[in-house]
Amino acid sequence: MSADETNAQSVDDADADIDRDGEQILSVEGVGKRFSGLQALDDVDMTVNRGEIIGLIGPNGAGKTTLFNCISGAFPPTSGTVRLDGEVISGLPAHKIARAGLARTFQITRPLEELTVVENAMVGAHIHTRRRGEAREIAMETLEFVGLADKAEEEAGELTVGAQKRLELARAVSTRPEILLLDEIMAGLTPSESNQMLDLFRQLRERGTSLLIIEHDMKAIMNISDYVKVLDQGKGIAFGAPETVVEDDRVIEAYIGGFDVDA
Ligand SMILES: Nc1ncnc2c1ncn2[C@@H]1O[C@H](COP(=O)(O)OP(=O)(O)OP(=O)(O)O)[C@@H](O)[C@H]1O
Repeated sequence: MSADETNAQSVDDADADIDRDGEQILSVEGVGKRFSGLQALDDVDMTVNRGEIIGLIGPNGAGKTTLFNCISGAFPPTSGTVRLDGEVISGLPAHKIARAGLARTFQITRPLEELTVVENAMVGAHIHTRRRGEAREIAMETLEFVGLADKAEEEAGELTVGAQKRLELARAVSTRPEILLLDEIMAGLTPSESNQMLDLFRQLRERGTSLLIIEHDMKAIMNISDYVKVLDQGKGIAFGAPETVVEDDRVIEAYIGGFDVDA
């Protein structure tokens, strides 16, 4: 067996010698995505178990957001399968995947600026109910949770960056997901806002929600994640506990110079 084959096996989560708790909620099996000439994802495997917080990291252009897009139904993978709670979801439209229990946030927050904060959160809640009163109730609960209840009637476009990020989280949480995919939701936050966000992640996990998090803030991701999956140039190159992954030669090489988790 070549060194490459050995590495490929060691990064497959299913083969990784790790005793993980909980049943599988999300499974990504051999997922590939091709954009005309570019293989953005190549045979990626990964799993998330119920109640886990998994960090998804990798250098710029590694394919992290593309993987989120394939999982959440923004577009279908070119190859491979994604399962949610055992059911195949790859190829389904985004709204069906959301209704099945998977929510995501976007790297660039996009609140409906002309709507109020609570109306934005209601967009998420409407996935389960057509009744305005019920949707409003779910939305208000979520705004309480993220600390935006006092801004419920303000226009979403007037919020600070930190508050917009919390509204983005609230919109996703209002769908009452089993698993939540967070795409750089901490970018642009102050250190104290980041800590508040990490606290919300922990509370979500306590409620039983699983989290898959893309984040460039290494200190935060290493602090919050049970396990970390590393992508580089569209391929999975490592999976393991944060302290193991930061010492993995292939990961250090991908990041050239390694991590600054103390920054
Ligand atoms: N819709 C698209 N059409 C064509 N190419 C795309 C598309 N989306 C992503 N790509 C390309 O796929 C590759 C992976 O991009 P992706 O955004 O998934 O990386 P990333 O790991 O999320 O990067 P970053 O950390 O910079 O956000 C890049 O080369 C990107 O240019």
